[in-house]
Amino acid sequence: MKQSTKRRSSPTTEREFGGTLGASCIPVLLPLLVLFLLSVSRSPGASLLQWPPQLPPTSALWDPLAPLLLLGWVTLHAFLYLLPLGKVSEGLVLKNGTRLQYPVNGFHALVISVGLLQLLLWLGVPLGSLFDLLLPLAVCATGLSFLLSFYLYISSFWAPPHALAPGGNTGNPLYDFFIGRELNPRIGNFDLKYFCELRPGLIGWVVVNLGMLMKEVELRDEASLAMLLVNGFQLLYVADALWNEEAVLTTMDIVHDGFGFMLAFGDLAWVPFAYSLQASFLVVHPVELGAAAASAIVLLNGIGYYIFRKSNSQKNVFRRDPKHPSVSSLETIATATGKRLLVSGWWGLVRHPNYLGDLLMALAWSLPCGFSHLLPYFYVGYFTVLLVHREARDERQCRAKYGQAWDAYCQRVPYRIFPYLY
Ligand SMILES: NC(=O)C1=CN([C@@H]2O[C@H](COP(=O)(O)OP(=O)(O)OC[C@H]3O[C@@H](n4cnc5c(N)ncnc54)[C@H](OP(=O)(O)O)[C@@H]3O)[C@@H](O)[C@H]2O)C=CC1
Ligand SMILES: CC(C)=CCC[C@@H](C)[C@H]1CC=C2C3=C(CC[C@@]21C)[C@@]1(C)CC[C@H](O)C(C)(C)[C@@H]1CC3
Repeated sequence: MKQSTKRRSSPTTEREFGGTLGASCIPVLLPLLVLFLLSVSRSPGASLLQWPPQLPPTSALWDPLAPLLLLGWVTLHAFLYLLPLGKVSEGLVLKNGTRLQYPVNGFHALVISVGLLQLLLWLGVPLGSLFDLLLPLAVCATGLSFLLSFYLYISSFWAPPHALAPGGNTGNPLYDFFIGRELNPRIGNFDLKYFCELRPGLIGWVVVNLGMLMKEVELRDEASLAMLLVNGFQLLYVADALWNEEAVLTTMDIVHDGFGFMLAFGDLAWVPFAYSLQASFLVVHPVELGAAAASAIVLLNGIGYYIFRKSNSQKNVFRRDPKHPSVSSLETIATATGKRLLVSGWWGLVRHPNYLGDLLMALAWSLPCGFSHLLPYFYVGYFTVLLVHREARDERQCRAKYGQAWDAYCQRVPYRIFPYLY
């Protein structure tokens, strides 16, 4: 935040994600990792540790149907985004004192998408074929992320200085391309970052999962309990995100981060194809789940979801209206900015109770796949690294914003994510 007034005249020097080296390697390595994980998930051994690694033949990477499906899907969601459904909400105040407006109709888009999928199933469209198209679709989604990121990088040079992101303007083209120069790039009123964060990729993840479930039905005549649990848990997570769509307007990604390759690839390729690994694993590696194990997993997901939702909602309500009856009795500490920090309730348990809930859910999504392979636990490992890193970034930003008040909060609530552990 400190650098925000110096944007173009004096480039920032603070670099994240391994600086220029990270920004040069990650755009090559992450797409390869997605292809690697997808092909391991469908190989009989499903071994992450096999050497040499399991790589897909190039013929498996392309299908002319894939770009058509992908473009059709993104166009459908752009159309749904523009429909005058739901309310319009304002984002936080920008550097120039204005607020942007955002359509809050993501849940409508999910419901319409689910309706369309039901129609396709009723028409006899073999949704299970998505299993065979996963690699070509992931390749096309990666291509689309690169195209979008080039557009974002070039168009950002026409953006006014106040529209640039704090961290993505170092003057180093590789790094800025990766992190993203512009904060809220738009074409007219169409907000590209907000659209990509919640629509084609997130809802696409649900569609990929459903495709895996249908493939399982094709192969074994019925969906397994493990597959139903993975589909149900992840559908709940996506539906929750879209039901609470407005809350995304106050997240780090929308408020602080630029829109560059990292988020574009994360939203369009990483989420739908890496987050659906458990479902694609189960197609080839069926797991028999007993009622007791299934109940314990449902309970774990329920506890994780409860902590995730309650803590996120508590903070959102508090930030929007500190006098709201559900939060007005909570203990807080004042900061020099005029904003207060919660020190009781969920935010008095650990400094990121919402991450704790999210991680418990992540574990519940992997457990239905059993303990025979590491691959279904990839998401838990990746997500722990992502959230620990995110927590550290947020901590830096909060310390810069709130100074001593933040230190007092840290003394009062010493654990970051896991009570008594971390
Ligand atoms: N599935 C996925 O891949 C991912 C999921 N997520 C999830 O997204 C959700 C949002 O996470 P994220 O955007 O990282 O950050 P948070 O929702 O945790 O927001 C952090 C901000 O909350 C405010 N805050 C921190 N402590 C307090 C307090 N004690 N009292 C009041 N306000 C406080 C600060 O902002 P300020 O004071 O300025 O309001 C801080 O910058 C989480 O549930 C996370 O798990 C995140 C990343 C990836
Ligand atoms: C490895 C790589 C390319 C990382 C990029 C990170 C992105 C995948 C994530 C950054 C923040 C995200 C959020 C969600 C999805 C993953 C990304 C884009 C989110 C939309 C998931 C649903 C949640 O309820 C959420 C809305 C809080 C969340 C917001 C952040």
